[in-house]
Amino acid sequence: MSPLRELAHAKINLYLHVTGRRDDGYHLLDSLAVFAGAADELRLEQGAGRGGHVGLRVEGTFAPGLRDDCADNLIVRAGALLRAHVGPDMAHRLPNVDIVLRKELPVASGIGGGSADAAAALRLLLKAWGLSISRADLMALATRLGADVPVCLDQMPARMEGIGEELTPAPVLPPCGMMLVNCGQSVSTPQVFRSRAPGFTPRAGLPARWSTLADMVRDLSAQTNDLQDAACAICPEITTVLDALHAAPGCRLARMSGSGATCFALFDSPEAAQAAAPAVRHGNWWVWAGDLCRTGARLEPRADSLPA
Ligand SMILES: C[C@](O)(CO)[C@H](O)COP(=O)(O)OP(=O)(O)OC[C@H]1O[C@@H](n2ccc(N)nc2=O)[C@H](O)[C@@H]1O
Ligand SMILES: Nc1ncnc2c1ncn2[C@@H]1O[C@H](COP(=O)(O)OP(=O)(O)OP(=O)(O)O)[C@@H](O)[C@H]1O
Repeated sequence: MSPLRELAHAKINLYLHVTGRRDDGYHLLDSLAVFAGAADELRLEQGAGRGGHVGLRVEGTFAPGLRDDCADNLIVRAGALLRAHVGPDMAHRLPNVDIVLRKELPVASGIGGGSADAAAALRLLLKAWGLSISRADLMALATRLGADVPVCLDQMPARMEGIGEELTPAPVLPPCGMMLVNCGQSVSTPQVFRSRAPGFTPRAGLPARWSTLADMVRDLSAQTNDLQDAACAICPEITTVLDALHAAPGCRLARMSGSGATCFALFDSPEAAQAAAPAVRHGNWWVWAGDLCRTGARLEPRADSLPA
């Protein structure tokens, strides 16, 4: 990727156990997050003047779900948080920038598109502004933007615990393919957490590596997405999507990601997933098939300096 572009890959929760609840209402999770090849793209353009302000223009398939220059957009919020972090003296020297978001991931759909965009904006702005901040500060900024943002910084497979911000490496994954299907209905994350059945699921036992997809599917089949039943009750079409994925030729496992409504299925290879996609396409469903994202990398603070 050029320094002025970042891909924001879809985050998929291969399983999601709700293990507890904090006093502030946030839920404690144990989840295995991986990233799919499907992605939004952020492109940075030079704005006019200084002050570290971030403008936003949205284009792409799902642009109609979002507004330009919206203060609530997680990209604009990421810029404001970074500006506040460096303080007013530094901020007034930072060039203003415009970010063009090509929105190709469905909005509010359980694959963390907004979170991935926020993390990509942080990566892009750190580069564009030549800023160096510690890994701990970066993680803290990311967590303030959302529970899913820390894992999206590196876009590497990771086990998420705490409310999502405690990250440890995932088991080594086998080759496989993935299909993603979204029925076109947004599902509210807080509503799904609120309406899930009471009770908690223990932390999963995971190996250090899965050599084959069959091994991974065997273990994942013993795990659950504890938000799936609640999301299906809110949006019954999720059940139809899951039925279609289970019936797809070559599907090894199908499950909902995050708080829904997007569901994923695992296949032997990206080609097998792509070959099965026509059998699943239906009406206005969004269907994506391909490989996992295998280009994520740990984001380390830069040693160099601040802009002149
Ligand atoms: C469901 C997941 O996608 C799994 O990866 C995430 O836990 C959700 O991450 P997110 O969308 O970044 O979540 P946030 O924007 O931080 O929180 C949205 C809302 O979801 C609920 N929430 C979120 C994360 C969490 N661990 N417990 C919660 O109860 C809270 O009601 C919160 O107000
Ligand atoms: N850049 C963005 N892209 C998508 N949604 C955004 C963005 N900025 C703010 N939002 C808002 O964030 C909310 C969640 O969007 P997102 O697409 O991240 O949901 P999600 O896929 O369900 O996330 P998660 O899997 O983390 O629960 C939406 O209500 C949306 O309006």
